[in-house]
Amino acid sequence: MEDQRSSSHSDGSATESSPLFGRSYTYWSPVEEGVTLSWRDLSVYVLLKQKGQPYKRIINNVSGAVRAGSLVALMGSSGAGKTSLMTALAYRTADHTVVEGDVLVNGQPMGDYMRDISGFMHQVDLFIDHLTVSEHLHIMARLRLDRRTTSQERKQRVLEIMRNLSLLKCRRSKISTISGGEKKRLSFASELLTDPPLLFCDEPTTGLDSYSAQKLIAMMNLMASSGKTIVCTIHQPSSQIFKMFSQVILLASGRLAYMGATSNAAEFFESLGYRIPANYNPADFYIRTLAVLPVSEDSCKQAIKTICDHFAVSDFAKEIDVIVQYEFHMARTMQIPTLFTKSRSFRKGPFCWTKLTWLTYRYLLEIVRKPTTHLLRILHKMGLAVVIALCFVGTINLNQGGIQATQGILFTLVTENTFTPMYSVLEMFPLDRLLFLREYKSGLYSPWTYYMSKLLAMLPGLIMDPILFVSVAYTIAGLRQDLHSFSLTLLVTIITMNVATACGLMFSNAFESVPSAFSVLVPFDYILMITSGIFIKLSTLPVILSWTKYISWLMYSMESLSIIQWNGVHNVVNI
Ligand SMILES: Nc1ncnc2c1ncn2[C@@H]1O[C@H](COP(=O)(O)OP(=O)(O)OP(=O)(O)O)[C@@H](O)[C@H]1O
Repeated sequence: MEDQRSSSHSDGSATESSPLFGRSYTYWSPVEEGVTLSWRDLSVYVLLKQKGQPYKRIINNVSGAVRAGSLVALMGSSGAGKTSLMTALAYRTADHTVVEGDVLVNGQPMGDYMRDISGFMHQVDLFIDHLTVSEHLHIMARLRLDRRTTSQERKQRVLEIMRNLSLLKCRRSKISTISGGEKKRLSFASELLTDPPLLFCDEPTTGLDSYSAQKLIAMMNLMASSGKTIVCTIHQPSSQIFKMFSQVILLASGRLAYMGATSNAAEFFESLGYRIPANYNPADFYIRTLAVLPVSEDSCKQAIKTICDHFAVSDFAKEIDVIVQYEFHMARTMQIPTLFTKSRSFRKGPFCWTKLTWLTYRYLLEIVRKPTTHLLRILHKMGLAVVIALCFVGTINLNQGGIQATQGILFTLVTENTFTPMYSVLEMFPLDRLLFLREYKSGLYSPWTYYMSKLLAMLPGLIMDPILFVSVAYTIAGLRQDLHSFSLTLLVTIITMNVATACGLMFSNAFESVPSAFSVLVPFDYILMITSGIFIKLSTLPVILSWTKYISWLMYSMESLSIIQWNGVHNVVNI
């Protein structure tokens, strides 16, 4: 008979498998063998900027384990610490949060590799609404899947996921038009693209009707039965949904009130005198029992303490403790460095230029899909150019008045291609911020790739806009009518607009909100205006401020445009 404790791998190395899980401990392979997550003495603190209380503990010394193939409900009343525990287990802790304690993935200390082997479905769905369901998934597949995946495999994977999650019928619909349930499934689908063995879902049923919620959890149940480990925080599941979870973790005030098989929870609570009334939803009962009611805060806290203390010494806790002890024991005795080296090689992310291309495509689609905005902007631009230029008709002459008029229209060409684009991109990053941070933290792309793709997607507009404005204003106002001067003027204004937009993006990135960006940008604009050369002779600037002209592109642009218009002119009539 074959020895259950040993097997051999394709590389010929002998492996030792766990008597508890039948899993290898010398070859770390969560993708092939599923994930057992174990944690010991885990505490989560949030850093507070308060004197006397620099931090607050929100998860209090919790230990536990979740086996491969489990669908786990993480429950508790609001503020119990569900999200904090789940993000800590998922290696996606929020800013200003510190995690203390150990978390193991199949006996391996948790690390950056978690991004490769796990998916995280957020409670709030964030998408680029102008994309269709199919476009979103195809782009996500390009950004997420292994670079060795062939185009055929990628298409097949997207199709299969859309079919499994019933998204085929809305695949050509824009995300802005699909239902809440479809959005949830789309969010889930995005996480499933890489087929991760470990999934975290933060309140996946929130906002869904009972039928859609049941359908989604049933789908998760099916996936868990095929070996995935799925952990969900969940609020008020119906009895039918609750039954589908194989395991439940009940949290109260950051402590463990129960952890174990869903079917055994009633027995534990009954042993403490909390019997579920007939026809009562067990999930509601547990959450109610563990809630701190404002009318009886002290007695609720005392009851919660009693439940948590009893659980800590219960047989249910010991059952979990055996798994935790075993995992940590194996982690200590196995050759971690070898395991770690092997774990590194299982995924190769897309090349950065692939990401740049597909992100640029995504933002281009977003820009192109706003046709009214574009049409309105073009009409506005042309209208403005006509009105401004009409003011200068007949004034561009070789006399003193003509000098003033020429410099005036040049200043208009430069400022219109500076301030409008600079302010119009100011809210771009604050609007994109949440989606960017989420995708960046999940390792989808770097800030550099994001910034470059945004710029590249905006580039056609950044060229077309000045061409439209300058062509109309230049011609009507009657500036130098030769192709060479006209082309050079176009070139200078295109460069001006690109520099101004890049500067606006810099301010947009540097500040969290538009008002705070404004507070710095407005004084900066005055420096730009003063150093344009139209209000003051630049050589007369005080020494302490004379350097400012060198950071002012208005100065460079005005100088260039003036040279283009005045080059070769030696005399003007003094009238
Ligand atoms: N950045 C923070 N600063 C201060 N307190 C925080 C911070 N983040 C979380 N908390 C507190 O920690 C506790 C646990 O928060 P957490 O979001 O994990 O709870 P939850 O069980 O997921 O709640 P809910 O079900 O309402 O989403 C709450 O009391 C919350 O107010």
